[in-house]
Amino acid sequence: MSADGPAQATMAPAREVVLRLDGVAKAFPNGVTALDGLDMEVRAGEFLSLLGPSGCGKSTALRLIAGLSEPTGGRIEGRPAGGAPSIGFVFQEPTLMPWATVFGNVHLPLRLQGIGRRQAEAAIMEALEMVGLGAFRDAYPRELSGGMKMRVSIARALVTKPALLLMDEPFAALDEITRFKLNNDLLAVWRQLKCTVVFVTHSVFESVFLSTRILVFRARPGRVAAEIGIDPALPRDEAFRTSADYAALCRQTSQALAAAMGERL
Ligand SMILES: Nc1ncnc2c1ncn2[C@@H]1O[C@H](COP(=O)(O)OP(=O)(O)OP(=O)(O)O)[C@@H](O)[C@H]1O
Repeated sequence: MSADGPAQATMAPAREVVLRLDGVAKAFPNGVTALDGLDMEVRAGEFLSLLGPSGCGKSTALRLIAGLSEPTGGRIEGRPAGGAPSIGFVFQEPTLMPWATVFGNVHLPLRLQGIGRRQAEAAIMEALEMVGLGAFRDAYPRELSGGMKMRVSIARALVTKPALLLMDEPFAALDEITRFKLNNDLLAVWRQLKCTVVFVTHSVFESVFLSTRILVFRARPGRVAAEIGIDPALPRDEAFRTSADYAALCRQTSQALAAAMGERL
């Protein structure tokens, strides 16, 4: 920590912009304007979190980035053509096929590209090893814990080696211990694959632990209210979770979130 303040001020070095949202709006047919005037960039190799209260449009923004939905205003530049396989998407629920094994579930994105089991095996096993489930290839989802199911869901998103990994509150339903473990393992995967991650969460603590940059959203209409850079050089280990740097960054982020919600802390 520097003498004149916590690690908060350290901004990540400039990285190439891979995706840009410019004045993006999304109004639904029922009259709800989820987003309006959303300006944001995604930079190569960063771990970017979208943080905000429930209903502020984080998931809507992620679906627009994924190409699962189209904006009703503004422009999005840099969306990978054709969506999958260059994008991996992890939803809040693991959404596994109950009738298929772990291997079969992770095979799915490659099967949709016409790649058979034998040809896909090395990639599937590599993805399973990355999330620590190599030994569970023949298990069925009903035999797995909640954390293991989410690991399978992450392996399925990684099996195509996407340049961009989009995650919509993937750990929200898990207990805290499992969540911490998956946070650690996700960072290891991110470092190994050197991919770009956009991660939706409403947890200040999770966003500070994981991210190199946080965009704080405000609601009605959803847009970016604040940006917080986190020094990528900070060690993201258990010691970091209890460090003064982490506490200071969490306080700064909480204050930005409260301000975005029109409250004072
Ligand atoms: N398909 C839809 N049709 C109509 N309204 C929608 C639709 N999807 C989202 N909304 C509305 O848009 C707003 C933003 O929703 P969104 O799910 O993007 O927020 P969020 O920040 O991700 O919230 P949460 O953290 O609760 O998931 C909400 O008011 C929601 O009800």
